[in-house]
Amino acid sequence: MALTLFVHSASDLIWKPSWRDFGKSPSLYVTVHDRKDHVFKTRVVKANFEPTWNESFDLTWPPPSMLTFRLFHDAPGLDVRIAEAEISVGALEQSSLNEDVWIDMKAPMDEVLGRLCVSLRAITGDKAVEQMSEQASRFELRPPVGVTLDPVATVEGLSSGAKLSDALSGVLSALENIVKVGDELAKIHPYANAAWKVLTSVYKIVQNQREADEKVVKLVDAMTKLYSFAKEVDFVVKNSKAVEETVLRIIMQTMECALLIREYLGHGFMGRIAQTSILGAGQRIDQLAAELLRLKDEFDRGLAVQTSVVSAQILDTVEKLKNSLLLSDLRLPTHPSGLGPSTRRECLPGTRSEIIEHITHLLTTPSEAQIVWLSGVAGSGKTTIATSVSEYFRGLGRLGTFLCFTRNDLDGSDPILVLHTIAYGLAKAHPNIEQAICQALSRNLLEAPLDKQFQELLFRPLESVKHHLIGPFIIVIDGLDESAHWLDSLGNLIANFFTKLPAAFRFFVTSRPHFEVAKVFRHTAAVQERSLDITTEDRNDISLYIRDRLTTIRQHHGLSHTWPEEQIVRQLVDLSGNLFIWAATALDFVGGRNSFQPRKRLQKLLETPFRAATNLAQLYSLALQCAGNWNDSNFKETATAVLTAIALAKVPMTDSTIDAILGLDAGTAADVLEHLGSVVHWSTGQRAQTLHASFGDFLMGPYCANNPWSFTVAKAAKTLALACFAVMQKHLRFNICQLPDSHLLNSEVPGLLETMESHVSPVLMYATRFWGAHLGDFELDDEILVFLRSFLSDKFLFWLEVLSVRQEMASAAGILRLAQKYTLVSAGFEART
Ligand SMILES: Nc1ncnc2c1ncn2[C@@H]1O[C@H](COP(=O)(O)OP(=O)(O)OP(=O)(O)O)[C@@H](O)[C@H]1O
Repeated sequence: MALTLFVHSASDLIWKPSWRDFGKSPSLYVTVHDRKDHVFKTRVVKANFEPTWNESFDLTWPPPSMLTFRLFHDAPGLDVRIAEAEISVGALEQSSLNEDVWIDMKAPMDEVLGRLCVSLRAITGDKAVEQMSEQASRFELRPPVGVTLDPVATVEGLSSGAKLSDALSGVLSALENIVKVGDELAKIHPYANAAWKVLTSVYKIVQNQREADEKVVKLVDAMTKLYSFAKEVDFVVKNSKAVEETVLRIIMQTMECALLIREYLGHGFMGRIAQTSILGAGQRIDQLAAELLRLKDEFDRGLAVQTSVVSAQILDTVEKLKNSLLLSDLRLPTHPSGLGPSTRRECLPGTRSEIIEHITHLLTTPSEAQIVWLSGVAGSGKTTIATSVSEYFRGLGRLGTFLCFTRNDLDGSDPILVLHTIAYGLAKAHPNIEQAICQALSRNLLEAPLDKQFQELLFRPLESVKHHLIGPFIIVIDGLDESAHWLDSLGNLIANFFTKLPAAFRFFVTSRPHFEVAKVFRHTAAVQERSLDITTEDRNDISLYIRDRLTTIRQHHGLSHTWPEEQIVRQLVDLSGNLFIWAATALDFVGGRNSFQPRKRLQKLLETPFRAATNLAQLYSLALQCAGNWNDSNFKETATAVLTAIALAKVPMTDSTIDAILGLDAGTAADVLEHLGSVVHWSTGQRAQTLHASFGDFLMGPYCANNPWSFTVAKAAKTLALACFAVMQKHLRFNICQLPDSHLLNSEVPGLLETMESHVSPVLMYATRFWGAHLGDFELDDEILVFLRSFLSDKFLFWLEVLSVRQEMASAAGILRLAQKYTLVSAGFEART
């Protein structure tokens, strides 16, 4: 915004008799002075006591702080100054922008001799820009702060009172600017305001007192130079705390200077005294001037650093933003709570040192074998080792990504997701990789087939940067066997595609010695296998682990340091047979969250006639038996239902969700879960999940005399399936007969189906599988028949198909097609919607 000043007219003039010597009637004109003494002069209006000029001129930019109006009588051969008025532009701007203002014109003795009508108009848009830049170039203003500094006014060779007052007005104008942005600069504002007031008084004194000491001139000159930052002060200060501090000190110093000048000029607290009598005034002024110049230097340097940091940061931020937008297109796993890598624990310090060292050595040593595969039976400790290996490489900044597969979260092992997660992790691991992958992402590849995506998203980008990287970068994949139906394509992706990547990218894969995995990995030159053989591994690790857990239990329960005896510790080590999950479950049973009597529990454990070491099924049975009174039919029914819900839920559920799904009274599931601490991980209000996958295996394992629980659970699964089906219909408010409600179809159904699928579908699948497989073993009693009939009803088939082909039928049309197929709606239905 630029400003134009209008001088309109004068009135109420007192025409003194002495002036008549210069003419009978006045010939009047007005001069307007800004801080640079750029004078604007109106034309002369003759013989008129109420002259009207209506003339305007553009103020210099940046606008001056004060304007002086002088009324002259144009006498022959002589111009007589009649009266003068002064007003600050800020005051004019605030109180009367675009409005006429009357100001009193006074004689030197403060006598009012008339009134002058002026106004200030704002110019905006192109004209303002033009005017400002024209004036800026006229006064050699540099570009705005943020790039370089912009001096408000550099007054060269200050030598006279007039110029001194100009210089002071420059400082004032700058201070005014700071005062104006006061709200933004809450800390600075009060000081700036005070300094401005003192300086205003100094300015007035200087105006009246024409001659000025050279020292004051020098000081004011230093102040003027210093205030070059003030126009953009809010920008500068808002962007840096350090600069804010400097500005604050500058302002305090200004106050100091203003006070001194005022004193020096004889208008301070000391009253009218000789300048020379101010003790050491000259020296003090020199000091202040030097300090001001130092502050200016500090400010400039601070700003220079700040400016370059800001620009570098802005560039960096823009780049990062761009990249993170591109990377956000990647499909990453949304781990259901409790299933992500962050929930995994590392090995107890001191355990597994040899194997971790061996694996990290293999992964950091260049070799043909790009993949290290660790195989081992369930619960032997693979995930824990994988977590430690990941953390080791994360610490070195060399972890590409850590993928954990679990059978409860099959989506997480979708090969596309795996590919994307690796691309994302590697991009985050190194800026060059990020750049290369983001370039690929800008080519819109994400709908392309898997092999093409591998080629474009990983292979090419990594190839393109391989010479700029010092390897290795490690990708850890835990639980490959848990990827179920993705196993084939994932195995193929890892063994045949990932091995084509540059040698710096190494893979650490763990799995049970699953046949499908072995088929792909064994006999592949790119794979080095290391198996965790619990029968031959040395027992130090498990012994250390058992002792550590026992110490914790002892401390927690305040037991004697002799508990348990060494021989019992050894017995536990033997019983564990090197199987960590056995040791972990046994010690949870003895001293976990729900055990109040570790001594008794330990005794019970040791009394159990384990048929073989590592017999997990027996251990799980023991843990369940001790969880409550199974002879109480109420407890038995609810506990089985709750266990089944936990074992089968795709997404871990809270106790209240379990209550809702099973139609139990609020708090029932929590009561049961309180007793299942050694096999289920749960705390009030949290999601419940089996402590280890092997407990799920146990519950859903083949029915046999050794494991009566699996039959109990299967029976409960059947009930659960029916309960879920009912809940599904009730909660989803989805009555097939109401399909015409297209709003419901379009907006609610896809989301609801998702909820339903995540909680219910595994239950249905399991119940179907189990009862299908055991049909021959059981009499088709009424209950089972009812159950099967419900499974075979059109509605059920519809739901089953809806669940299994959810991807394809995300649209209302898809559901309709299915509904028609099962004759749940008539063929003409589609036309009606
Ligand atoms: N070195 C160790 N230090 C501390 N705890 C361990 C260690 N190894 C295993 N555990 C504990 O033993 C249990 C089983 O370990 P883990 O889950 O790593 O086995 P796994 O071989 O991955 O089993 P699965 O094949 O079923 O996934 C976990 O509770 C884990 O916390």
